[in-house]
Amino acid sequence: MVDPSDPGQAPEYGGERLVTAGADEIERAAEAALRPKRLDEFVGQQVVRDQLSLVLQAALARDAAPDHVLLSGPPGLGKTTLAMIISAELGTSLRVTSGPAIQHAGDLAAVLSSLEEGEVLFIDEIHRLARPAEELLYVAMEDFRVDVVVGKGAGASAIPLALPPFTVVGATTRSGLLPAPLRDRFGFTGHLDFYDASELERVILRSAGLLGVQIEHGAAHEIAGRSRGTPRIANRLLRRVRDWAQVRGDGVLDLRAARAALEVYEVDPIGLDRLDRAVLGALCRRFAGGPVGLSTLAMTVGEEPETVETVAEPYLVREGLVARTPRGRVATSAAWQHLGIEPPPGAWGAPATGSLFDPAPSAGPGMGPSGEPST
Ligand SMILES: Nc1ncnc2c1ncn2[C@@H]1O[C@H](COP(=O)(O)OP(=O)(O)OP(=O)(O)O)[C@@H](O)[C@H]1O
Repeated sequence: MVDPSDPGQAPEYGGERLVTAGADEIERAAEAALRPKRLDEFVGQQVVRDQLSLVLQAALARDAAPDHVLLSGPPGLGKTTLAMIISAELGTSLRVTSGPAIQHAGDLAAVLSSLEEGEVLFIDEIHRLARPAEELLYVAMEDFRVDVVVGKGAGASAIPLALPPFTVVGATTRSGLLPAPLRDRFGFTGHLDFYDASELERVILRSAGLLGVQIEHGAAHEIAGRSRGTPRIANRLLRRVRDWAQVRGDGVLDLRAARAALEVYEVDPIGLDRLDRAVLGALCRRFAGGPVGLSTLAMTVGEEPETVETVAEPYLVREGLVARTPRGRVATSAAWQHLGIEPPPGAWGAPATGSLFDPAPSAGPGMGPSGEPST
């Protein structure tokens, strides 16, 4: 099954997509300059930050490697950044690898056996490790040992190789896919959540400072509102607004520049892009709010069903604009409101009586508390 939150598995949509939470190598290079280097520069995620700070301070006080750390959460929220911060706070170096990069257990054995005392080994997308590598990792994490297999077949034997103490920091967008024995070997698990608008504003103001651009609060607020709760997207939109201000404005990032730039890049006030709006528009205008099947919807917008399902739908559902029902996709009242269209009577998101745009609607927006139609 394709994982919608996993950029490694999501299909490409039209090359670069400004509001995707994933990042390619070029993007990651641009991001490097904006990464917070220490825990106190890391914006938001107060709970994880506090807990992690305790883990690290205690380890430093004991002069020992801290427990292994698992960081979970959607792409672009700061897992890699935190791994780098952990090694910086511990004053050790960081070794980086990822689940997909380790094809064989031997690849992992080579990495593990070259670790120095106290080093941090960051394994991105740890849920994508091959099973034999995973099993090797259990032993290494628990007993600081790798069993190096020598020979083949019946004559093969395992020679245990002791490893110096080290800390694994695993990152995953899908902690549910991690086998329990692996999950249990992490002494600390931190789950990163989407950021609220004020946290994203702080991320944007901080990044603008690092980029050396002048930004007004109104612009930071506007960019934050369109960033889908994700610092990576916030930084990316900031860079596009900076371009606009440089080329078409006076270099200052004000509200006018932010709005004009994001209009050029077709990112609307709640962070929807062209594909999101095409899907929402088709659902409301062509299918009267649904229910409509995924393939029909995808065909209408000229995309593969997989692209609609993995690229557009997760955010539309998260924002409560689209709901998935057993009979197909439906537009909620929030979708009609966002598009500024009055739903036809009887449509899924239509109010039981009156208009969706009444200043003081007599009844609710036509949905019960569970999100089901109230009629
Ligand atoms: N809390 C934060 N404060 C400031 N900037 C942040 C924060 N979290 C993330 N960022 C910025 O967002 C960018 C993306 O973060 P990062 O690469 O750590 O995300 P990730 O969760 O590892 O993503 P992926 O799952 O795709 O690897 C970084 O360049 C960093 O500058």
